Amino acid sequence: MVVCKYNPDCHDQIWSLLRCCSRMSDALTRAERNPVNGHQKSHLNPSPDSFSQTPFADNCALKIEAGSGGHGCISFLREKYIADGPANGGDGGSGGNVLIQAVRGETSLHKLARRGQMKAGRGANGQGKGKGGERGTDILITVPVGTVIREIQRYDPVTEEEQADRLAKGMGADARGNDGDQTGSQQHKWRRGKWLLYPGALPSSFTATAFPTLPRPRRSNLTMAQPSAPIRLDLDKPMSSPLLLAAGAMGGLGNPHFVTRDITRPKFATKGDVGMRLTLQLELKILADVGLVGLPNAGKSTLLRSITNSNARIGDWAFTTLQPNIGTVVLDNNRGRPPAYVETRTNRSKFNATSQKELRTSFTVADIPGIIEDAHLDKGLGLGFLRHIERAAVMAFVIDLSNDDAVSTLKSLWREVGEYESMKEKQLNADTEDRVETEDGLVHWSPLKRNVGSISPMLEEGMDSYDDEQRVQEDIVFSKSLSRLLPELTLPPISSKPWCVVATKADFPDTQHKFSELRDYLAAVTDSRSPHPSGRRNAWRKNIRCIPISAIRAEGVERVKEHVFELLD
Ligand SMILES: Nc1nc2c(ncn2[C@@H]2O[C@H](COP(=O)(O)OP(=O)(O)OP(=O)(O)O)[C@@H](O)[C@H]2O)c(=O)[nH]1
Ligand SMILES: [Mg+2]
Repeated sequence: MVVCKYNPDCHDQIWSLLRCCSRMSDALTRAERNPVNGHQKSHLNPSPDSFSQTPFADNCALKIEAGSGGHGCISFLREKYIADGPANGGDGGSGGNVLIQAVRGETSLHKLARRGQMKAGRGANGQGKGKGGERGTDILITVPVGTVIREIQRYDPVTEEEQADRLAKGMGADARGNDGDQTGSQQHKWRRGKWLLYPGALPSSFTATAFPTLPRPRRSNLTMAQPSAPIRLDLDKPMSSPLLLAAGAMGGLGNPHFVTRDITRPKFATKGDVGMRLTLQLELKILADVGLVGLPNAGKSTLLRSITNSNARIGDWAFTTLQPNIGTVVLDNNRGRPPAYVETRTNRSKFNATSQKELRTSFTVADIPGIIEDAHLDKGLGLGFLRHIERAAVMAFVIDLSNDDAVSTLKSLWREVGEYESMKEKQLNADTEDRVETEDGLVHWSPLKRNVGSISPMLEEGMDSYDDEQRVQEDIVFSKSLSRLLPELTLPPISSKPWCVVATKADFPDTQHKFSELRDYLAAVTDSRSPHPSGRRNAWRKNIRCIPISAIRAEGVERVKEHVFELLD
């Protein structure tokens, strides 16, 4: 006999077990049979399976690899009457670059999360008749606006090689074999990853061939346009042009580069360099104008549906929303509206000054999963989703008036927001300490390590790896202002943002006194008679409004729009 775990009276029948054990199926059945609180099915009171949801990911790790360079070519001119012409092998093409751009159309990182890694094209090998190889294809990573990028790991073969060279020099030798004998006549060893021999070469050629000094590691000039290491980008605006993350590696040198008086017909060329590899952490912080914060089941998604065209899922159980939903409130049928305070001013000059501001035609609202008490201790879905409203200009606390104590609900929500803010501050302090350690203005010298924290390492330390001619060219072409170091975004504390309270489910009986309590409490906070619920000193407390609504009947929601519009200005 099957006995139901949740309902001991429920025996025997398997269908009964299913119905009793699944809270969701219960809610589904209830919603299907009885209209909620007597409300008929509508856009604002849909059945729980009537919603649209797109795949979403707000966090992912991504491995990127710049294209490797093509190999140099070993070739000799051969024409009628010229059987053994001079060397004419072309250089290998450089590898493709990896670029990134924040664009408006993207809303999620799920595609990148699924791919996991992206690799730019390899440069083509050089060819005979002095033909250089084709460049590798670039790849462009498009991310949503609001993506924060942090570097986790970096493998830069050129830097590694330079370090190995320095180490060898420090030990009295040169990894390239240049130990003071500048005649070039000394035989150096074959290096598998570096030298390329003529296709028909016999095994003995590998040991018998006299290789010259290996050319110094080269970097593409484009590396000057890369952000400094370690990468930390905050792409909070749509970008008109892509930003270079990793420049493609240089191609190998063709055999004409190795012609000397002694070696007139070099039967070797160099291989292309291996592309740089980066592991990045991408985090999406949705940039909505207004963030809805509330307990599960408070009616946030219903409110979103009532003021926007969103099709967010609504259900009579906690945690219906498991990922953020964004909706756009269109103002005055897209005609646009001047900032609210313009209308209240009579001063003509001020009116003219402000009316030149762009008209606001819409604003966006973010509905996030519900936050329960002690969410900072990872209860419920935790506090992670608060990052999506961290940058919202206005916060709207959604309080369910059918619940017992509206004031204590508001206080507990603020407590969780405060905990999140403290966590952020601690992280910011730790990050700043890390940065200060590497950027204390002192020159950190190490025989094994280059200073990777500087804006353009090649301009400062690694220049010795360039010959004079290259140095002059780079000084002319690139300046430090071109090294795209994006500033850290400094956010105001969440408690200093304008906020309001939206009291939902006001259509329930006996909610009037709860609303009055809430309104009196907010009046006391505004007048500084009560402490701010966040407990912070400089918190925002200007005319904090509480707006009663019935989202399910779309009553009072216009006032929410109007008030938020005023707060946004
Ligand atoms: N009577 C009434 N019911 C409402 C109102 N707003 C929402 N509801 C109901 O409350 C339940 C929860 O609504 P949701 O919008 O899913 O709540 P939520 O805050 O998004 O919940 P989570 O996504 O779980 O955090 C649904 O059954 C709604 O129909 C309202 O103004 N009046
Ligand atoms: Mg919801």
